[in-house]
Amino acid sequence: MERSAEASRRIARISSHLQPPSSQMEEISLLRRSNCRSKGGAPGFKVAILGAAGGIGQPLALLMKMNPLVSVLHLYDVVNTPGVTADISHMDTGAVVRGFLGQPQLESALIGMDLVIIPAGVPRKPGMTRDDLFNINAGIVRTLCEGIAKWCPNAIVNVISNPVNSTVPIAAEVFKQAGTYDPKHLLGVTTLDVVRANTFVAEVLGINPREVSVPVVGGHAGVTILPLLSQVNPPYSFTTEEIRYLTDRIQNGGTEVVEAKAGAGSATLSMAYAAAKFADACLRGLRGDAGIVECSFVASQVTELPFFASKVRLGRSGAEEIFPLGPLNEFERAGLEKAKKELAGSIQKGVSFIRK
Ligand SMILES: NC(=O)C1=CN([C@@H]2O[C@H](COP(=O)(O)OP(=O)(O)OC[C@H]3O[C@@H](n4cnc5c(N)ncnc54)[C@H](O)[C@@H]3O)[C@@H](O)[C@H]2O)C=CC1
Ligand SMILES: O=C([O-])CC(=O)C(=O)O
Repeated sequence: MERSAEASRRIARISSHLQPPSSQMEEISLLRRSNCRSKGGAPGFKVAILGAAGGIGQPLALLMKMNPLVSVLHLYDVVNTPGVTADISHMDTGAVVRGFLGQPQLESALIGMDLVIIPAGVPRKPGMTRDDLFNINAGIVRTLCEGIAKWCPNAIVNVISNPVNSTVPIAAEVFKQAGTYDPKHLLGVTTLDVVRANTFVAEVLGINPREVSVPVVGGHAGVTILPLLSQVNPPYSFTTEEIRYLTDRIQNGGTEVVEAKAGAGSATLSMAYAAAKFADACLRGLRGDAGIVECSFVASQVTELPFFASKVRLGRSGAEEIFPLGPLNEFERAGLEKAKKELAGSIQKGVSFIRK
């Protein structure tokens, strides 16, 4: 008890930077830092990762520290951020890294952020669906979004925590209640589905995955993950057998990893890669780069559902344009009907969680 109170005081004193291992070290490092000539404040964007000490959070922090568009990187979690922050902060790239531990430091973690990425929450174990995570992760996402609404209401928000099909509607409802909702700022991260689709399609075709782009629409769970193989760029044709194999593998890519990890969690490394890719696209959009298009689960009028993943053009104000689905073949039209049925329930579950 005594020790944890002292630890909290120490963390509070140095909340603007990382936590050294002992109080003596702290004095020395603060003294040394006070002599540093660094002014900080290089041009670039301020990015916070909430859940930064987790399986996704740590490699994502590493990748964001390597991103030249990032000037300040805030790492927030309810455990272990001092160590992760100390570690990442030694990388000789431009971003200044600061760690924040626990709810009392959420405000400092969020103030001034341009982009907030949320991988906080529990992952699946074998035999579970993403929806089985709802009971724990819904509350986590709600609390973090309440903080975003208060302390960085204009930030772009990337939601990774599952079930994405429900956590994005939860975030939207929290922002609506706070009066800060801007649908263009709220993006569910479905990039891993696209990354997997590119990889598996390239494997079947015997080409480099970097040379193919597969749109994946719908949502981020089972049948709601709908790859549009008829719209692969550049165009390729597939046999019926290939289409069935690829659709099944893309829809169950997450489960493939969960089973291979056998109780040790779900995709973390490929997810961090995908999240970093998506965050980079958001930052390039914020910078004003033209023609940035990614798939994302957003508020949408592409179907009759209030949220849907499809191709989105990212710009200075976030998701600036949402593209229609384009022509679908019969197999994809049938898949779309299945996806919409499941998505409707997951969206409603998220909305009801906040409105109840
Ligand atoms: N959107 C997508 O494509 C994917 C989503 N996910 C989801 O991402 C989430 C995280 O996965 P992992 O990193 O593997 O889990 P993990 O358990 O390794 O890490 C989660 C981190 O969240 C932290 N956390 C818990 N409550 C928190 C709170 N209230 N505030 C801040 N941090 C909190 C934990 O302390 C932990 O460090 C899971 O829900 C998982 O299902 C995973 C892979 C792909
Ligand atoms: O499958 C899971 O639970 C994690 C996830 O969302 C994915 O890997 O696509």
